[in-house]
Amino acid sequence: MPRAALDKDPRDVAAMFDAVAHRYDLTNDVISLGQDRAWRRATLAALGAERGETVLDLAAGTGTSSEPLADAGVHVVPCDLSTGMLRVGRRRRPDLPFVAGDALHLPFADESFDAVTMSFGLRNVSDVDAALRELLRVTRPGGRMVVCEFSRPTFAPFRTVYTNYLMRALPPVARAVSKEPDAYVYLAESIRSWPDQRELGLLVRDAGWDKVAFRNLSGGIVALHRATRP
Ligand SMILES: C[S@@+](CC[C@H](N)C(=O)[O-])C[C@H]1O[C@@H](n2cnc3c(N)ncnc32)[C@H](O)[C@@H]1O
Repeated sequence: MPRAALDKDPRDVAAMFDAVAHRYDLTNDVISLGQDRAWRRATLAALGAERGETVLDLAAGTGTSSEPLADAGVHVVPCDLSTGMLRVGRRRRPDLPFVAGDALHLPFADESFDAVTMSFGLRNVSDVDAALRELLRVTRPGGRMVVCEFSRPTFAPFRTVYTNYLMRALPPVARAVSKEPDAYVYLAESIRSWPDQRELGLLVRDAGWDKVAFRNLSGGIVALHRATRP
């Protein structure tokens, strides 16, 4: 089974998501214990998108992160690198305009979107700064960005348990519900090597975004970073 390494070569990342696409949503629900739905609601609220606005959902996968926006009357454009994820998405939500594209070279003109968002995608790109700058380029001045990503639990004893949960429980659970358990070993490794809330906030600011702020969800298992294009 293809699995990406921590250099996050886009071909390996795409092949890994192609392989898990058909069971991606089910596995997600199981390993997040259903928390993912609350994270999606919080992302929608943080983005503050209004009916009729145009929003890019980058690394949209099967479109699960795009659905709350579409259902709120927002014109959402789901974009992803993996043809397998896009195929499942188009079948699930034929009403959504799925676009194939790489976060590092977005197939959109400058200032095309009122807001941009990325859920559980930024951690998978090989050049985080370049992706944040591409997101900035396609956002109109004054437009917003929300990044939803795994982060660092704030309560130290819980952080220890969580790290052990990730290291020990995730691969066996994934083996039970997924035919592609190596993808979930990558998930655990990529979360452990990801910057914490403050560090990611600095990366967002250094890429040119303004008014950068973050908020923790589920005690910091996930964080939402919000920013505005100057
Ligand atoms: C964990 S899934 C998240 C999917 C969806 N946003 C969600 O919340 O369920 C990560 C997605 O990032 C996509 N991805 C990884 N690297 C990418 C890149 N360079 N450009 C665009 N999409 C990418 C993968 O193909 C995959 O569909």
